[in-house]
Amino acid sequence: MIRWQTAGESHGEALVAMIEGVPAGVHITTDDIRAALARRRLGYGRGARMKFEEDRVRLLTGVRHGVTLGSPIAIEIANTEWPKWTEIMSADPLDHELEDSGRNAHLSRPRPGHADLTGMRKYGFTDARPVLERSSARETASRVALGAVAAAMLEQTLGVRTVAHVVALGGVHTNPDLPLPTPDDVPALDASSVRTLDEEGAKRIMERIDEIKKSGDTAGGVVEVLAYGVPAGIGTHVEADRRLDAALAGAVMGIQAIKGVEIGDGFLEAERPGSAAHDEIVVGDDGKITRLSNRAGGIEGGTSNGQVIRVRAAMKPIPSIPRALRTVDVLTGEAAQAINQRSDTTAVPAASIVVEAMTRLVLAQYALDKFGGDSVAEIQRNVAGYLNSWPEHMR
Ligand SMILES: Cc1cc2nc3c(=O)[nH]c(=O)nc-3n(C[C@H](O)[C@H](O)[C@H](O)COP(=O)(O)O)c2cc1C
Ligand SMILES: C=C(O[C@@H]1CC(C(=O)O)=C[C@@H](OP(=O)(O)O)[C@H]1O)C(=O)O
Repeated sequence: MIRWQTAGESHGEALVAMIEGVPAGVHITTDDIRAALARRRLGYGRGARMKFEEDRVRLLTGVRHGVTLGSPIAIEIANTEWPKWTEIMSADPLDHELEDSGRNAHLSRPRPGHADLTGMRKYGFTDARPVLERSSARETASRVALGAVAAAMLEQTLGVRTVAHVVALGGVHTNPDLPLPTPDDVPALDASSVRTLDEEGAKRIMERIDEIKKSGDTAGGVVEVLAYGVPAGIGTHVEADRRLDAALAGAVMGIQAIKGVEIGDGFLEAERPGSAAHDEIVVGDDGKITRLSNRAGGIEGGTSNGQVIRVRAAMKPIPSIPRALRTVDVLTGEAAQAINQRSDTTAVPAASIVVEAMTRLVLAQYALDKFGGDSVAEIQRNVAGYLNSWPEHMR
């Protein structure tokens, strides 16, 4: 059973991530994790913070000479901006008399759409600082670090590889008729791209981001993650909380600002007649079972069916909006404008990397549940034994 947990504040000294249950023998280095983190920081439309802040990674436990030991893995992601934040972060969060000026300003004007007001009410603060420090998507760096470990395990045990891409941003869609991207052909995410195979679509999206930024606004969008090489049989129909689709949806919905998750054609399926909604089972040229389509996104009955797994997620627009929305100052009870500080115009490309990380983690967790094993070699034997147990035409 693989479990994970993260800790840390957005402007704190460091984020900490732990993962337990990863088998022995997985090759993973600090550089692999660093590369995954670098991808998450990028994408057209990200804000100023991404330019000057650095993620300093340390693999603290569970790995020796670049190979996992089977013991818990702890990762530290230190924040290079910490020295600038020590003063603010040392302020007493329950001190309601905090000076409403300078760098210790009381953040009492909650942003609609962020966790500010719900968190202030729930935890008894009149300052949004102690809430936003943890609700901030800075935390997703921890999950991407853990996702890099899961990716290494998936590739080295099962040959599973994933890819994430942007399919819509700010209401502009990429061309749906293009073939699905594979892990080898999607361009790397950099600061001047949105990560899609559709060059024309990417251009239109970037123009849209410029427009939105110029008008002091922010944007959401839709991302998709594809997992290749997942064998049939991961997850199960027998109990709701062991369904692979339910686990993926829960993990992806748990990402900051994600408001919808689809598996395969998702909501589109609801509009189709049954005869055009499912993936017919036929005998292929090689005499083996195959499908004529993949509308189900690789999961039927809560279980992987051997096709490419497709997970889509809708991200709402960033709630820190330069053209600030109306709110109420919780110190005075009077109408006000929401906290308006620097922010991303959009973080949809970055979110695709986070959705990919969560997909990797869930797939690793459920694959281990299916195949068992404490080492890479043992899992490989178990996988081979399972696949070879099927009649030839079902493989
Ligand atoms: C990668 C990423 C970057 C984000 N950047 C910002 C940002 O710069 N400013 C902001 O207000 N929200 C940002 N968000 C969104 C907030 O974290 C999110 O809206 C907030 O946590 C509330 O979302 P919830 O209602 O889903 O909990 C970002 C989200 C992600 C996934
Ligand atoms: C730091 C990251 O994202 C942050 C997520 C975030 C939010 O409210 O979610 C708000 C912004 O931080 P700040 O308010 O300090 O400018 C983003 O930069 C990151 O992704 O590493």
